[in-house]
Amino acid sequence: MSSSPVTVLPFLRDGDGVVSFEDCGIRLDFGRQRLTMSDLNRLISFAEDRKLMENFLSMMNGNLVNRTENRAALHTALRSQTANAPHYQEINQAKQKMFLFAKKIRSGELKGCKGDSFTDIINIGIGGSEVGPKALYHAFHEVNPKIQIHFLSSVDGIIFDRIVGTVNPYKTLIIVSSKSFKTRETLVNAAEIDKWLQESGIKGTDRAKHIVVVSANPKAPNILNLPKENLFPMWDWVGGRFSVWGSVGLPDVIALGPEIFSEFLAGAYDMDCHVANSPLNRNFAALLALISYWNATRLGIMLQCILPYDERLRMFVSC
Ligand SMILES: O=P(O)(O)OC[C@H]1O[C@](O)(CO)[C@@H](O)[C@@H]1O
Repeated sequence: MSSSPVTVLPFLRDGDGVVSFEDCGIRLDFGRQRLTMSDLNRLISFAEDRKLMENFLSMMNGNLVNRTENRAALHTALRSQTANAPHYQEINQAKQKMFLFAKKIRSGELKGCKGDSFTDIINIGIGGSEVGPKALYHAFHEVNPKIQIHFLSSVDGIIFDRIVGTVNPYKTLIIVSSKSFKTRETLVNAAEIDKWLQESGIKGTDRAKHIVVVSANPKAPNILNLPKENLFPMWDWVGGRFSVWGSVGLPDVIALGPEIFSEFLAGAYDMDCHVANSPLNRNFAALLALISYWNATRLGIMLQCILPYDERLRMFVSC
């Protein structure tokens, strides 16, 4: 099929058939896409031939779908609400540890080394170890949050100066988040922040009250000279960009509270169930993926514009 100028193609809604539907409290309207119902049906047959749903379910079951790294891609297990999900026990254990820690910080039971309650968190991390928790915080934080999160990823020193210039080290918790614990920017920033803490008098065992690590690397606490209890685990079977659903979400669990984080997980689980159980012609993820494929390969439209309708979703586009 040759590509035609976009303006002469019909809208899907100009023909017969369903072009919008609702599920999970969301309405998808794809009627303004430039294709016909018979094009859409051919796309759906194409997806069936390629076993799209079988492959999606295989991913959810923990099979090795990331062939380049020979790994599973199990972010769906992090938000699953059933005990049948792969790795349920270790995921649940990590979540309980995170929730308990957050509750103790929020209630003031866990304090800094001089007896202060925590008012600030500095999240040190980059890429997937920053973008998810930042988007979530931006979407949900109150006008005057009791605990504020500051995100430190770049190493040019400007953001570092701005953050440490406004927080009190005795009331600040540092979360160093890195799946590999080998990322240069993160390790440089962690060393600089540690220096700042030590210059403020937070030394020796007091450091362990102010720094925790999130990592898939079991050596992470040791690398920063912290006790192993200060590690919140993640796993190599979750991609960095999707790690906010697990321990990378720790700053949000503390600042927003476990209840909001639990709702965030439950909402994602609802959507996972929708995608796993809906036929392709009523399936949000499959339809959006197929239409995007059509636009790129048949219409030559290589760009996709995502316009969040609410300022709180602004960061969603960077995820
Ligand atoms: O969490 P890490 O291992 O520090 O990696 C940070 C980011 O760097 C990358 O490896 C490359 O940008 C991302 O995949 C990842 O999210």
